[in-house]
Amino acid sequence: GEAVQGGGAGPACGCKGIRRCLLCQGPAPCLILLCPFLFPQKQGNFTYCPAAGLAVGNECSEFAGWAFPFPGVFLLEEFINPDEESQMVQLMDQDDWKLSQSGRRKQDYGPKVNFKKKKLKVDGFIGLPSFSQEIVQRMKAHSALENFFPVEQCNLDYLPERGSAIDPHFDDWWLWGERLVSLNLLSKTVLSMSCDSEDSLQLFTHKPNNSWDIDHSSPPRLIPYKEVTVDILLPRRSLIVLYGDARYKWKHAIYRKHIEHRRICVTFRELSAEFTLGGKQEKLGKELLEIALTFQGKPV
Ligand SMILES: O=C(O)CCC(=O)C(=O)O
Ligand SMILES: [Fe+2]
Repeated sequence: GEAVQGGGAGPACGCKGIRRCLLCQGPAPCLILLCPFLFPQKQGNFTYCPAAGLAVGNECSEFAGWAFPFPGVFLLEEFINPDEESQMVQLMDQDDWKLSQSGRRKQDYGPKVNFKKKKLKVDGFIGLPSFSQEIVQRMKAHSALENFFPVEQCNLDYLPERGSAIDPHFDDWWLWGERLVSLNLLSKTVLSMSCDSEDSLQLFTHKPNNSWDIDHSSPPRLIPYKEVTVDILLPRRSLIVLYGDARYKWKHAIYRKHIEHRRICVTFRELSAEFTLGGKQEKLGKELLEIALTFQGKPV
């Protein structure tokens, strides 16, 4: 998945460029902790409501009573049980974790990719790990994951002591297809969605005590996209699929403040159209899939 790591400020740190973790940055100056007015932590002002598919204005914010449709998220709670979770984590911990950016560690099962040069290498990749076979099979029972054939698995390990986080970003769309599927293990967290667009977003009023439905009869309110952050609450052992607008229009991030305990995210990615039926690189895509789905893998 990610670009090749290395460098960093010391042996225990995988950061480079502008990325920072608590190891290379040191503790935050008290001023920042004591002065939220001078240094506001970007606070989500909307929360995603899975039942309604809406982003709903937080009660404590100026957007209370307002909502807007937030398509492209599919969330399943208790996708795996506690025994399966501890077994998976135990197996992951038998392999090495590599230091990555922003205080994360990672294990990657997939082709080596240079996203800037749009080049990939198949050698070294021997498949997704065997413990994922059953999980991937289970995904297919849901219509949102029909014909989902993952060709990459990336495990990311977040710890509060390291200040682990991931900055707002889009996942690559040259190699990776529409659906990003992630399992959230060991602790709950928040996936923070933001959008840099200069456009305006239409908010609608909604009636929380009645139904979650938006009320199209009263006039909408327009606000800049840039002022909006949508929090998607991810329970422990839940599975989330990002597609459509949530994949291509909104960036996703995990902020440091939302890592309260050790957390592991397991992301599965499928191939883009270029690497599937009728695409320019269909042959290479087929080769990758055949390797991935042997489920005999070790981290690359
Ligand atoms: O940790 C997460 O939930 C997000 C990970 C992610 O966005 C990525 O690996 O691209
Ligand atoms: Fe991502």
